[in-house]
Amino acid sequence: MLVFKFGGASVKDAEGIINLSRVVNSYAGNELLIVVSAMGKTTNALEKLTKAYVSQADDVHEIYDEIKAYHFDIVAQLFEASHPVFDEIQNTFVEIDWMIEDEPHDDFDFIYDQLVSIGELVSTRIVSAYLNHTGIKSQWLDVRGYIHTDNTYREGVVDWVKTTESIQKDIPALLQKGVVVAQGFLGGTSENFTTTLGREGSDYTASIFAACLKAESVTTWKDVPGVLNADPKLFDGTVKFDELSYNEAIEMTYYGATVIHPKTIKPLQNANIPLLVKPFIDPVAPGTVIKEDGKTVFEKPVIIVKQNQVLLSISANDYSFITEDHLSDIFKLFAKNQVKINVMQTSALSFTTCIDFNEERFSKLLSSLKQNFKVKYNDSLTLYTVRHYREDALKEITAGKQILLEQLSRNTAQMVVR
Ligand SMILES: Nc1ncnc2c1ncn2[C@@H]1O[C@H](COP(=O)(O)OP(=O)(O)O)[C@@H](O)[C@H]1O
Ligand SMILES: N[C@@H](CC(=O)OP(=O)(O)O)C(=O)O
Repeated sequence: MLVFKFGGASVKDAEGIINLSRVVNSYAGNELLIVVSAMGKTTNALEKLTKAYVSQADDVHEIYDEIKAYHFDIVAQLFEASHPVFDEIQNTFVEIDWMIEDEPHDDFDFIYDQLVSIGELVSTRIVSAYLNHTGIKSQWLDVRGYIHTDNTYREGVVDWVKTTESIQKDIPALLQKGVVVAQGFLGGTSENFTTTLGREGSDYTASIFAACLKAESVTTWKDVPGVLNADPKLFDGTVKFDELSYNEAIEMTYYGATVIHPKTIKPLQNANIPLLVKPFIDPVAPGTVIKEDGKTVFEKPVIIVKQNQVLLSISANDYSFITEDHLSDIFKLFAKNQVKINVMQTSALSFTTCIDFNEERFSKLLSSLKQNFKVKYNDSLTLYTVRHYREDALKEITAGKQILLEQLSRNTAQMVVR
């Protein structure tokens, strides 16, 4: 069986959904499970809605109406007005109506997951209905009953034993009946609340299904020809890799290459399932194959850019040396506040680290650090990670920029710049 993943960009409009059905149709005869993300930038819009609702801002209904109008406009282009999908979408949105009528709950991350998940619940309803409409038998799956997580909202931790059991129990029979359409990014807790797996987590969903079902391969359909040496939105003259090893792909995603979610590769590597990254506008193009023995000649270095970075410098209140005890306390606070360290460096008197800026987590981290340490920070910075680097490439990337922190190892250079 095959697993396909269609991201937001591939289903951003009616044309995208028509294209998806063409791609799926060209694989007729295969057992197929497709994982679909929220359409276009819907997750960003739902994030905005969540923030507006929690802060009880005036524009809550305005934001919500825009989200609904965007979806209904696409549905109207795909189906005649009497089609039952209109009611299905309306009923899915009703969950938001109920939530935003009430006073916000204290736990932001919990509210976030209950609201933001509607993006995938709606997109999969539309895709599944459209496949059926065009004669491709499909069934809509509520993934929350299959991908079981703990209750770490916004970063659900998958219970692999329970998930494998549920998926293996029901999905093989469903695959016999037609294409299974599942939401990416979502999970469910044992109390039946919705969780999300971390932003851009639909790739990970595809890899969970593939690992549990021992799929032949996973294909993730993108708006790029495959994995390139850098983001083509930021760099000219990028080159595509025909093959990559799992390890190289893990390194790239670990450092922040957004083309694949970082958690995606490991389950596939463990089960030896290849990951194909292919362009949805040209389904027969070879794309990139990520597999154990993927071979690559790095004619150009791999460049990964992370924006919106914060460089924190942490020192002891009494100007004493930064000891292992201090470091242990500092790491515990990072772990507790779910803040990932992108780069770190220690000197006699301070520990310096570069992290992603996430408003809520950063302010919690800062206040907990400040109880025992002195903290200084710079924000709005950019982190460049360059793998298989050459000196000339580093000079070119940092030309005209102020380097605040630099770290070079044999294969990887990292620079935090302003
Ligand atoms: N090394 C890279 N190779 C290809 N695309 C990259 C790379 N790094 C970043 N990207 C970006 O990833 C985007 C595709 O991933 P993403 O937006 O997550 O797709 P989707 O949401 O449709 O699954 C591309 O449009 C490109 O801008
Ligand atoms: N919709 C979610 C999950 C996801 O993976 O989306 P995409 O496949 O469009 O990156 C997000 O935007 O985070």
